[in-house]
Amino acid sequence: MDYLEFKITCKKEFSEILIAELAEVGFDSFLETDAGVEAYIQEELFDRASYTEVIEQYQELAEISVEEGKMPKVNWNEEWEKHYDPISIGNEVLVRASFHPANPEVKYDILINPKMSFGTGHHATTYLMLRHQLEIDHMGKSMIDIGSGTGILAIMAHKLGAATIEAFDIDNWCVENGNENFELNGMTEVKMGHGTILEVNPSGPFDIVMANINKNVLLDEMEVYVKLMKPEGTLFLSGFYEQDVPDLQYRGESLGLKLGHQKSKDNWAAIAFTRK
Ligand SMILES: C[S@@+](CC[C@H](N)C(=O)[O-])C[C@H]1O[C@@H](n2cnc3c(N)ncnc32)[C@H](O)[C@@H]1O
Repeated sequence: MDYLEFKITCKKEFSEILIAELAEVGFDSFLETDAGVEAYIQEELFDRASYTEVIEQYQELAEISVEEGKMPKVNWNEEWEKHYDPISIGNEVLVRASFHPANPEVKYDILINPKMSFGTGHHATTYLMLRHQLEIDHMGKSMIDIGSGTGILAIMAHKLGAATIEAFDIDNWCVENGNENFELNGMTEVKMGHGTILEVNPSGPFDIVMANINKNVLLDEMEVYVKLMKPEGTLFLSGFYEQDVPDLQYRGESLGLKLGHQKSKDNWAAIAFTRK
């Protein structure tokens, strides 16, 4: 699968919003750089009209300039050694690549070799979902990670003692990378699936349902997620801004859910739902 690469130079404060807008039009991998954002999209998913609409909307305000290219064959480890620092979540979690040294003091050591996949803990939404996970009991529970990216949330569930874990993503790169990351973290019994929730058709029900995708996909698919929740289960959602929480809350309530704990970082939100 070939990827197109867009090296976007912009004012620093616009990086996050451009990532969110480009994710809505099919871009699936991003690297925040000192100059702005590097954004990647599968060649066959690229729609120039919707991409141009996003760029034009922010061009003047964000002082955008773009250098387009095709994804060269790169050594991802080398790339990530340049750009990817380990991330700590409190004193408990360290998310690192295998080329970073381990810290024996840390309770949960998560190994992620991210390649092209989203989910290293650097993005606020991943960070917030991990924070939610640290606050709930996973021991012996069942968990599903919808739109797994690197597989980081499924790996966190495994480290926290979840007994059964399902994970899947629509992107082949993520599936390949997620399975590598599962092996790195000793999760040999879990294989990442490929497709949307309707294609994968997980059987469930699950104690913990997690989806960090984007507002539109979540609104479309939430009804299916709710069917996968055990009566006492919890649904965690992220991939949207704080100002979008009321829309998700409204949809959740129409499906018999009540909004629970909410976390925010850099204007992004991650929310928890239980049944009313
Ligand atoms: C924001 S990333 C989250 C990755 C990871 N779960 C995390 O928390 O860091 C969203 C992921 O969802 C995948 N995705 C997008 N739409 C999807 C859909 N309808 N079903 C499943 N996965 C989807 C993307 O390929 C991407 O890997």
